[in-house]
Amino acid sequence: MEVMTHSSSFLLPNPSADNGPSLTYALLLLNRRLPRFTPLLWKHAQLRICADGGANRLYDELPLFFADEDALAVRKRYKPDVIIGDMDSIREELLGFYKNAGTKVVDASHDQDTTDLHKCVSYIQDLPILKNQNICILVAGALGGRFDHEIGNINVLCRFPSMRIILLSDDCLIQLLPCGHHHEIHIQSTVEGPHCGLIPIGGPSERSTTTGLQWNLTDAEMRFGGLISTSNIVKGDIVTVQSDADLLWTISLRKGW
Ligand SMILES: Nc1ncnc2c1ncn2[C@@H]1O[C@H](COP(=O)(O)OP(=O)(O)OP(=O)(O)O)[C@@H](O)[C@H]1O
Ligand SMILES: Cc1ncc(C[n+]2csc(CCO)c2C)c(N)n1
Repeated sequence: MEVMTHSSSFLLPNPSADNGPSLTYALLLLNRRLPRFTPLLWKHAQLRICADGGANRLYDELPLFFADEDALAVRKRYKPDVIIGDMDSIREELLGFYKNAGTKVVDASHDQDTTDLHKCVSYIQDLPILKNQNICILVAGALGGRFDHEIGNINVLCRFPSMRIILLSDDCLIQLLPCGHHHEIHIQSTVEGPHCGLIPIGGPSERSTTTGLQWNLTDAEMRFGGLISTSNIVKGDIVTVQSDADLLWTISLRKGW
């Protein structure tokens, strides 16, 4: 079975120093408080997109990371490549501000059946320039607040199982481990852990096997309404996961780095 490796090296000052897969990062900003490491993710990303009201967050909150700088200068430096959504949350004047700064705006207000995050991921998936790149989408501000939004964001992981998408908040990250691979997760212990979980989100798993955890699974059955792994603890530098079903992997992010 093919090995798929994962690493949160995008949370390090120099992700390429890690021996993980060579990835091109896209950063998506949602309409939630920006995580404290947003400027770092911005630096690592080749493509930066705001999902609708995510542009309000960028405009209002990014200057707060650079308190001793002029807010307008910061806003001009941190302009998104694209704003996508149904445009019911972005403030009118910000649409003008970012359009003037050269940001592309994709108004998808005709689609009231998919979320703004879904629209952003579809857009990235269809970009011809990224077709042969190993893309990893970092989604900032994906958790906390409205539960329908949170679960909608997790549902996007399940709707695009072949894409690398990582949901991030200040406290944790969540990604999908698609079945059909042997997963090797390289733990960046300076920034993440030790608490972690494995959740069979789309349907039951008849067999899941892990190494590198305090409570490992050996051909274990997991299902919602039965066993799921929460409050587990990372023990090694590498966690391996094999399962006959898609699983969510979540790990806590450390404070104070
Ligand atoms: N409280 C929240 N928790 C988690 N994610 C959120 C929250 N609020 C917004 N988002 C994310 O940010 C995206 C943009 O949000 P925005 O407020 O601009 O639009 P919305 O009209 O509320 O959402 P949508 O149009 O997607 O239903 C949403 O698609 C969602 O992914
Ligand atoms: C069963 C069902 N429930 C809710 C919505 C509404 N909806 C879903 S995503 C979205 C946001 C568009 O940006 C809206 C309004 C729907 N269409 N179908």
